[in-house]
Amino acid sequence: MSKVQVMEHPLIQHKMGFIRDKNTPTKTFRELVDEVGMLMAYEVTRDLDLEEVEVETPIQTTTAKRLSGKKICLVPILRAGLGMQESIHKLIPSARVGHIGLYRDPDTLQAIEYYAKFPGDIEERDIFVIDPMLATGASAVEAITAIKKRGGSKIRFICLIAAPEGVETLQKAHPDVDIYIAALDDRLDDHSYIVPGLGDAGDRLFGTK
Ligand SMILES: O=P(O)(O)OC[C@H]1O[C@H](OP(=O)(O)OP(=O)(O)O)[C@H](O)[C@@H]1O
Ligand SMILES: O=c1cc[nH]c(=O)[nH]1
Ligand SMILES: [Mg+2]
Repeated sequence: MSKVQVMEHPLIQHKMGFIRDKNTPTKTFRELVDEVGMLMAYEVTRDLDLEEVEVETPIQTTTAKRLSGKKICLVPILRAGLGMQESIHKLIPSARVGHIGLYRDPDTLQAIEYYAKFPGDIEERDIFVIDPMLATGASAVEAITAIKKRGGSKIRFICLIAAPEGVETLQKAHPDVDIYIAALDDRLDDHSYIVPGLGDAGDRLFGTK
């Protein structure tokens, strides 16, 4: 069964309070989601391999460490995943980026795919799937299934807020995918929104609604 890691770091938890607040304006919401994305990336990449390299400082030659050429692919789930992707990409600038567009049908709650584009060598890469919300889990399951169909296999899922129902569904469908979250919430409401949650992440990021 996959690992579920809730990030308890005080900076993340502090920012999550403002992200949840319905009075936080769109600009600030976007900045905070971006910042938490970066803080989460720090933790998600903790186990990346390093190799030793020789470096000449202005004083003498020394041994330093460098990421050992690990190939990474970020896959934000459109739209809301874009809100966390940029800051993670800043930390890992050599990563390639795939995109999958999904929307949740409000009646059936099924995830409907409307776009997909991945790097050709996705099967060689460590893949970070990014979406702020894991509610029923349908979107995450669909996105990861689409990636696996193209040969992707080493996959992690990063989100801000998860409902227990979504975690269970994702773990059942993809037991090999570790899940990193900033907060595990209580439940889903009658419309399958996360409670207490933050509302609709896409609408709050992009000022739609
Ligand atoms: O776990 P689920 O029940 O599938 O719900 C989660 C999905 O819902 C939201 O996307 P939405 O459909 O609102 O699309 P958007 O990002 O374009 O707003 C969110 O960003 C997830 O992708
Ligand atoms: O609470 C939720 C559930 C799905 N999508 C969102 O943006 N928020
Ligand atoms: Mg939305």
